[in-house]
Amino acid sequence: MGDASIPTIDLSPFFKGDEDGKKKAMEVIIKAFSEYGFFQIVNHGVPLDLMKKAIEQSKVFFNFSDEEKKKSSPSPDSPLPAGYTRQAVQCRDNNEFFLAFPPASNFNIFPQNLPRFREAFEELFVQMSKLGVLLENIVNESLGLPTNFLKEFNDDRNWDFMVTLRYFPANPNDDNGLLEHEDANPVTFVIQDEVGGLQVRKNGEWIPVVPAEGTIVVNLGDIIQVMSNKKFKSATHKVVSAEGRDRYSYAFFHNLRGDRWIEPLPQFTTDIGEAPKYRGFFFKDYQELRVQNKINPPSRREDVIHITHYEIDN
Ligand SMILES: O=C(O)CCC(=O)C(=O)O
Ligand SMILES: [Fe+2]
Repeated sequence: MGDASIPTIDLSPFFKGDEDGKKKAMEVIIKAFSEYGFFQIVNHGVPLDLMKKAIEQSKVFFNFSDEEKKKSSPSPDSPLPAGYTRQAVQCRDNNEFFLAFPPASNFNIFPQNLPRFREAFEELFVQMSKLGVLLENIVNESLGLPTNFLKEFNDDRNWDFMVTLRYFPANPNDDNGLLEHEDANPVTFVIQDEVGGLQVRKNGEWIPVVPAEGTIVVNLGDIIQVMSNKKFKSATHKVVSAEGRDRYSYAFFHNLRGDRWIEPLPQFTTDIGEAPKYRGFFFKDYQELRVQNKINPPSRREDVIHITHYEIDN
């Protein structure tokens, strides 16, 4: 497979304190972060049984009637639509999803009659949240930032959220499950079922992320690309729907408080004599623009807001 696949990283050295193993893993991680922002992890500490149970429960939930699912519709004052959403007709993405913030959040709306779905979702959330802190620390170290710099900058876990999605089968005219995009938040994890369909752009080509039981996909988002002044890349990815089959997945977004000011760090600009490639912005303003993209998709693809909105032409 060589270049036509994304690397799989064994995280066990990070749990065992195996310095030599860590060093080797870091070399692969830094290369992946610098080139396209994507890889898979194994031995990550999230139990396989839990991953399987969460996918099973997601199937149970999405196979409920529309009427039943709509009982978990989001409240209008939720910052992101916590609960069940079917993509708007004008949106080209062929999926439905259920979103929740951390288990204690008042915004969460779980279905009343499905305690096992909630249980699996919340257990997985806790595990993914721990993994988010570990991966952020790995990003911190890979960028050569002072110890705990990102952890202190991003110290509020209440903004993290997780989504479970069902992608409908492709139809004869359209196999788009989720249009190509970059995530805004610092780090994302994806657990996909055996159907596959997730693809990442690497050197201008779409590379399928082949499902392998127990692996978790990791990708970087725009925040890290901006703060590192493009040293690390926000991964461009999409989901292609399968023929004749539904696809189920979970995506966990290790996120950031909305009131954080984002700009290229001095370590990657003034300290090394490089011009900043982005102007600064509040994270919440960028998130709001992205939500508007989803609710009222611009008719022209080029009008969709990406991180390029904040780019400085040097
Ligand atoms: O479902 C997947 O595999 C990916 C989901 C994703 O990229 C997203 O929700 O941002
Ligand atoms: Fe994504």
